[in-house]
Amino acid sequence: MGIARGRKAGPGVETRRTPVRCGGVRIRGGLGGVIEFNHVSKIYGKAKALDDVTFTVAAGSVTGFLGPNGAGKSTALRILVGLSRPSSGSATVLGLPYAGMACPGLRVGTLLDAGARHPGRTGREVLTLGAITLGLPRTRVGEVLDLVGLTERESRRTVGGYSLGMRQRLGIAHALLGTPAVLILDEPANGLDPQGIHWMRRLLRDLADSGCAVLLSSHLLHEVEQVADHIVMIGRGRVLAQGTTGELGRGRGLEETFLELTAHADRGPGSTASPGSTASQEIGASPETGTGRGGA
Ligand SMILES: Nc1ncnc2c1ncn2[C@@H]1O[C@H](COP(=O)(O)OP(=O)(O)OP(=O)(O)O)[C@@H](O)[C@H]1O
Repeated sequence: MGIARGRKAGPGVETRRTPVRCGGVRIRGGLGGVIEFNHVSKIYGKAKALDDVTFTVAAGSVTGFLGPNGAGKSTALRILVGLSRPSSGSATVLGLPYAGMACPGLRVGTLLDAGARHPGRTGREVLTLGAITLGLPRTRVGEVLDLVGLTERESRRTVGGYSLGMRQRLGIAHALLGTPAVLILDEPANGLDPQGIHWMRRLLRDLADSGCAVLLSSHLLHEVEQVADHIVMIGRGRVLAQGTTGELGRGRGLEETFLELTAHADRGPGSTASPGSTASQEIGASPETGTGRGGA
């Protein structure tokens, strides 16, 4: 398994493939997932951003995390990587709270905000700093640049001049520096052109096939449908449904299910299947280099 190297990959350019490796996964206790949300709630003032969210992500799978604007996806991912504390419940990665891991960036790759890089640094500098922080050899920088298809010339440009798609590739390169066993990505396909989306899909599939657990938050339902094994849909902070992509698509596509469930959620409790249920119960299954310290 592998992906194209050395330049932007797309259908016509995937000639040279290099193995995509995934870090070894060792899970400590828990519910059996590499990522585990266990009854997580988050309250801001009087508003509940997350309400009793429970789901797991298994090794060797891509899980699509879907929900409309304001559903709570970013809040959940921020809690998962220790940037925010849950009001109740717990979220763990590889059996531990992210903030409690010794060097999380080596085992957990994150991309939460591709625009968050210093605009005055070159892409290569960003990655070199990341590699040094993680205690990795500088040769790793060239390897991840190859993996994401950023050219040598592009890597020497300052990030302020990057397109959104290039920033996404840089963010993914950064996430992959430590050969992680877990990838947590918030809208990684934003700004990618069709070739970029195709490349991203292939990369995530290859990583999952090599054992990585991938949690992918996205609005691009069609793209998620093509790459994800499992889906978790949330609305108004609650899990509306979860199951395999086939179960939730029900032969008509994820979009229909998504629109139906989120419309019900908007109408409030009692108008739909009870939140948090599995697909089989509710919809008739046919089916950044982390340093890991918590915030507010
Ligand atoms: N720091 C904060 N203070 C107060 N409310 C917040 C804060 N962060 C998020 N929220 C609220 O929590 C809810 C969930 O927001 P969140 O950003 O997690 O949603 P999202 O699903 O990621 O949305 P989008 O798809 O638009 O990015 C929203 O109502 C939002 O206004």
